[in-house]
Parts: sequence; structure tokens; C-alpha cells
Amino acid sequence: MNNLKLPSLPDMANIWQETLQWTPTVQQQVQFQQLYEFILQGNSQLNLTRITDPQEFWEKHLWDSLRGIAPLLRDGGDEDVICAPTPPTSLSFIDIGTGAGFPGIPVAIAVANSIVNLLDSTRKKIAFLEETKAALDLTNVKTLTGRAEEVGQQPQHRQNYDVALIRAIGTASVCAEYALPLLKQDGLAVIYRGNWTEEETKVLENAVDQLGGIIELVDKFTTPLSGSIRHCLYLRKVATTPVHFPRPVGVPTQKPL
Ligand SMILES: C[S@@+](CC[C@H](N)C(=O)[O-])C[C@H]1O[C@@H](n2cnc3c(N)ncnc32)[C@H](O)[C@@H]1O
Repeated sequence: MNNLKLPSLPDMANIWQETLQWTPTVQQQVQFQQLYEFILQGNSQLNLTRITDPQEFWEKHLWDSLRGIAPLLRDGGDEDVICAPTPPTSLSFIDIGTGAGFPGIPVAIAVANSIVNLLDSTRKKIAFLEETKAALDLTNVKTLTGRAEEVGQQPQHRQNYDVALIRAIGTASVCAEYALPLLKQDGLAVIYRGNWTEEETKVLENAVDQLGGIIELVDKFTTPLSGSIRHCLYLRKVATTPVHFPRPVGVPTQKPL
């Protein structure tokens, strides 16, 4: 890494608090900044992200990653309240197709009492994430190189995770086929989307049903800086996923459910 002065992320304490009822600690802010700098520097060798402006990085990578897990963290008393990002018990997460570490790394920074597994098929990206993990001292992060279709059939990973996160990987039914086999019974898949319609929910329902899941919530929200509309889909695993899912590499995308 060189010594060039890199831009600083904006201090968004008020917006974190207003939107998630959570404010990062000084250490977490330092880790977010380190992550930003690592990605800016890594971008010169690897195509990690086109989002490099500090405000845009904050909103589209940091805030968006944590907004996806917000409903998981509700205290159950008031449905409208989103509690600080610390689940009551330690959870095991898997981020499928994590790329430069989103949403998995911000989640690992915010939710230090949980283990976050980062899965990607590109070895170079996983090598970059190993360096990031060491530099940020993220002892709760594990990395895994592989295809979701294959990992989902491996006994050490199948039915092994409480929460599967999946952002910017194909259609929602492909995401569901990658995520649901990896979940324990009652586990939750979080699919991050931009636009979403009721018609798409109806199509997805059929795919999710075949995989042993239900659509528990379609959460629509507005991003705090640019005012964009986004959605997160929350799928609950309510039955065992049939053994032939996920189908072999390439089949979920070529013949979506
Ligand atoms: C567009 S990037 C998204 C990265 C990140 N989730 C984000 O939102 O910024 C897609 C990533 O998924 C990985 N990927 C695509 N298909 C995959 C599969 N079947 N199994 C594992 N990783 C996959 C690619 O290598 C790439 O790093």
C-alpha cells in the first residue's frame, strides 16, 4: 500500500442514528475508513467497485449493507423500531458473491458478536478480502472460494447458516436457489434489490416454495442521501430444501425456477 492521502468518509452519525438507531463506535468508524482506503487502493489492481466518491461509498456500500440486516435486529416489542445492530444472540452469516466484501464486511464490523463467512467464486477477490480481514483485525470473518451451486451441496455448508446475504447476483429466484440450501431451518435469506414489483413477488413465491421457503417480508425503503428507492426481500426457510437444489453450476441462471 502506498502513502498517498486518501479521501475521508463523511461523519454520518446523525443519519446512522435517525435511520438505524445506531451510531458506530470510534473503532468501527476507523474500520469503515480503513475498508474504504483498502478498496480505493485495491481498485488499481482488481476491479472491485466503481463507487469511489466518499458520500456515495458511505450510502451505497456501508449504509446499504447494514440497512439490509436492520429488521433482523428489531427488539420485537415495537414493529417500527429498528434496534442497534447487535443481534441478541450470536448468528452465523454467509455473504454469497461478496465481491469486494459487500454486504459482509460492514455487517462483520457492526455485528462483532457474529461470524460472517464471505463466499466468492473469484480467488483474487477472496485473497483481497483475506488482506482486508487482517488489516482491519476482523477475527469474526471467514473466507471461502467457490461457486454457490457447489458450496450449497457440501455437507459442511449445507443447512449451516442462520442468515444468508446476497446482493447484486442475478435474479431473485437465482439468489433464492443459492441461499436457501445453505440455511438452517428457520434461517433467513436477505436479498438486496433496487426496483421490485408485486408481479415479481408472485413469480418469486413459486420458486421459493420449491426451495422450502416463504417470502416473509418485502421491505421498501428510501436511501438517506440520494433518495433512491430500494428493496430487501426476506425469505424464511420453513422446510428442508430438496436435495437436487442448488442445481449444478450454471443451471440456476440458465433455467431459473
Ligand atoms: C456484481 S458482484 C457483487 C458483489 C457484492 N455482493 C456487492 O454487492 O457489491 C458479483 C460477485 O459475485 C460473484 N459470483 C457470481 N456468481 C457466483 C456464484 N455462483 N457463486 C459464488 N460467487 C459468485 C462474482 O465473482 C462477483 O464477485
